[in-house]
Amino acid sequence: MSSTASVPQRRGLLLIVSSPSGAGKTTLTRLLLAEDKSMHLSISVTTRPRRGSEIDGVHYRFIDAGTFETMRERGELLESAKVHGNYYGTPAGPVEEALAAGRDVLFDIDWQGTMQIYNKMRPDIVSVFVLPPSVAELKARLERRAEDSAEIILQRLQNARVEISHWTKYDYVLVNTDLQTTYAKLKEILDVERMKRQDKSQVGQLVDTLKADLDALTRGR
Ligand SMILES: Nc1nc2c(ncn2[C@@H]2O[C@H](COP(=O)(O)OP(=O)(O)O)[C@@H](O)[C@H]2O)c(=O)[nH]1
Ligand SMILES: Nc1ncnc2c1ncn2[C@@H]1O[C@H](COP(=O)(O)OP(=O)(O)O)[C@@H](O)[C@H]1O
Repeated sequence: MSSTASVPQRRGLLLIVSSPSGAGKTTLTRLLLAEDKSMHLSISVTTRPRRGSEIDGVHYRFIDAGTFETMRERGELLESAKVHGNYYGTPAGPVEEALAAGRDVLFDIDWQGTMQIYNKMRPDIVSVFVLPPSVAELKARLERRAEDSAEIILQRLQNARVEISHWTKYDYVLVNTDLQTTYAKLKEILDVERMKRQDKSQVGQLVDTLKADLDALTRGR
């Protein structure tokens, strides 16, 4: 008599994608979200002014500095940091709810925020750092995106020097030359890391059943 086991379950993971401004992390994470409906995006709060193409509550929750400070003081932020002169933070509530519901959560945050979340939930984190293929391409992407002034672009390029030095803290590094190739690699990382976290308790039961069936099949032969 043969037996089968149901598909093993696993606990939710936190996928963090970081990069210097313009390397492509937003494009990559949006592709992933469009394809993988089970993934929950952590929507950050920020004091940065909204860009023309951004929607409040979809890309960020745009708040003033006072509201940000109140949220931080009340412990409502899982992590927070000052980046390019503005404050950014991850509201803790939605992340906790999504993880409790067994969903994976995607974060587009910088290295400072990544370090803070590492301290709290390292085993559940998968971190990916995205690098541009060259400085010329990074600058061209920031200019092509056409969302920021020349001054803001220069500031982001100046900050990129420090940001890229933190690549060593990440589990994976992707050089985003061709978008589709990089996206395919990001999905592979997610697949493997999901597999690693599968609940193995049912595997033990399946192996016991297989052993018993093998004994029965081969007994006396
Ligand atoms: N620590 C932290 N960083 C964030 C958060 N949200 C966004 N960031 C980072 O802030 C930086 C600036 O983001 P943004 O203003 O959207 O500019 P972009 O990187 O040019 O698209 C990026 O490195 C983001 O990953 C957050 O909640 N916490
Ligand atoms: N591999 C790529 N090749 C060419 N352009 C890209 C690539 N990845 C992203 N882009 C473009 O570069 C610009 C910056 O990408 P974005 O995702 O906004 O970067 P980030 O979120 O890291 O600041 C966007 O206009 C995007 O369409």
